[in-house]
Amino acid sequence: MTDSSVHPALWPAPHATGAVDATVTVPGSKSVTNRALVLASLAAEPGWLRRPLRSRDTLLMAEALRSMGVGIEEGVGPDGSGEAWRVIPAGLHGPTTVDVGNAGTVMRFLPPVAALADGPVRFDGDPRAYERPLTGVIDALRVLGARIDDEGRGSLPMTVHGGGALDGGPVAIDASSSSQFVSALLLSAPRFNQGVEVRHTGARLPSMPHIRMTVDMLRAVGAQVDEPETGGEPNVWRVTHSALLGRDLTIEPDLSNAQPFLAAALVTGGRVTIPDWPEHTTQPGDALREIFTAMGGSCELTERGLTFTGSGRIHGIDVDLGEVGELTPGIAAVAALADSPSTLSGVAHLRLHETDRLAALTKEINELGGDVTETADGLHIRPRPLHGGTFHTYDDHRMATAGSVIGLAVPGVEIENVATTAKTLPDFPQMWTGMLGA
Ligand SMILES: O=C(O)C1=C[C@@H](OP(=O)(O)O)[C@@H](O)[C@H](O)C1
Ligand SMILES: C=C(OP(=O)(O)O)C(=O)O
Repeated sequence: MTDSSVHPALWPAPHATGAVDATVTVPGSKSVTNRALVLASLAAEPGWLRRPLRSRDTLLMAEALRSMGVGIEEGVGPDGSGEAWRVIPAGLHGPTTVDVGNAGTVMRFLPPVAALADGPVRFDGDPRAYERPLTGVIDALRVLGARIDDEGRGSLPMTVHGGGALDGGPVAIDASSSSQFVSALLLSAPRFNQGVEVRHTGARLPSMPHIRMTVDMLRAVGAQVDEPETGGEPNVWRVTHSALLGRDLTIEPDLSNAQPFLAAALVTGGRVTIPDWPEHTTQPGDALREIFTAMGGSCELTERGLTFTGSGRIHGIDVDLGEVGELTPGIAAVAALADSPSTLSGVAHLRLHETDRLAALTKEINELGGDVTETADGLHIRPRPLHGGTFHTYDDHRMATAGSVIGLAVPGVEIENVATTAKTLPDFPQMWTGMLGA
């Protein structure tokens, strides 16, 4: 958590005067879009991404790949419908500088790509990006044959001196601070001369659905992957060297960005439908169907999408969020408005996300009159009547949306720097007021 007083802009979070009843179309998934951009850039032929997310994190990814030589063009999909990106792979090269912003996917997924480029690729980003863990990727790439100059920091800024190819092979890493270390190595591995064998050796690995997403998307472009969940050795992933196909992929809506809208149904006792909710998905946001149902709502998945209905009552929950850590801020916001206490666990690694999310949620909810305490690996939340005030966001998109959920139920909440939602959902303020006006 850093001092956020440099962002004076305050957005009065709309207070709901009744039950919401809205259909909200949510833009594409950040995690799917940024994986798809990397895989399409490494493919042996051009491909299409339809309905990609256009937000700070994905535009930074696209710009970085372009600067290494990949063609990413605006266009309509092959069937003439929908907005799309056409990705034309090319020989990757430096010299260039990649701005990672504060995107975990960019700072972790691109160094392995840069190791395959011909020439130096410098990585820089927001001040917070310097504090986020990267050693798992840096140390692993060195073992796999890359030359990286990080001036001994083990973090950004750094330069990957790409040699045009990478040996690859076996490597052991501790990915307990971020699943993105594993995803990063697997995504580029088909292009390593010997593929890769990644062995996770540390404490619990978080965000397993995101690793499943990586494996599924690799397989969908023709890669051969052995992994624990389909009979492989526990904590070991193997990817074989192979060419990748260029595909025509439609990006699913971002289910984690659907969270505040579903929460609005729960908090106001209303109803929200999210069109195009996938029947099967690796996105962690799918867990909201179960979690928010346990907290007092009900949901129905039909051909219209997912309809979530609040009952007018919100219950506390005792839940391990280790698999779905990015849902924590939104769940904490709802829990602060519940009729019983909640314990959220399994998310110690959130201290190294966009901000220290455990400290930030504790401080901001408590400053509105709440009673939240940090535990070793999560939060204990005892609901109390809340009052208005400033909700600081620490350049964290999910803090801004969490504060907005509280604002629905508590008059006078002002969100500092709501524009920080542009990291993954640039239209959030308009979507939010649109939902309430619907
Ligand atoms: O691979 C991904 O797309 C992500 C993995 C998770 O990271 P961590 O495992 O670091 O929590 C998640 O929190 C992040 O929002 C997106
Ligand atoms: C942790 C998150 O992002 P990042 O991809 O930057 O890690 C998030 O979006 O909640």
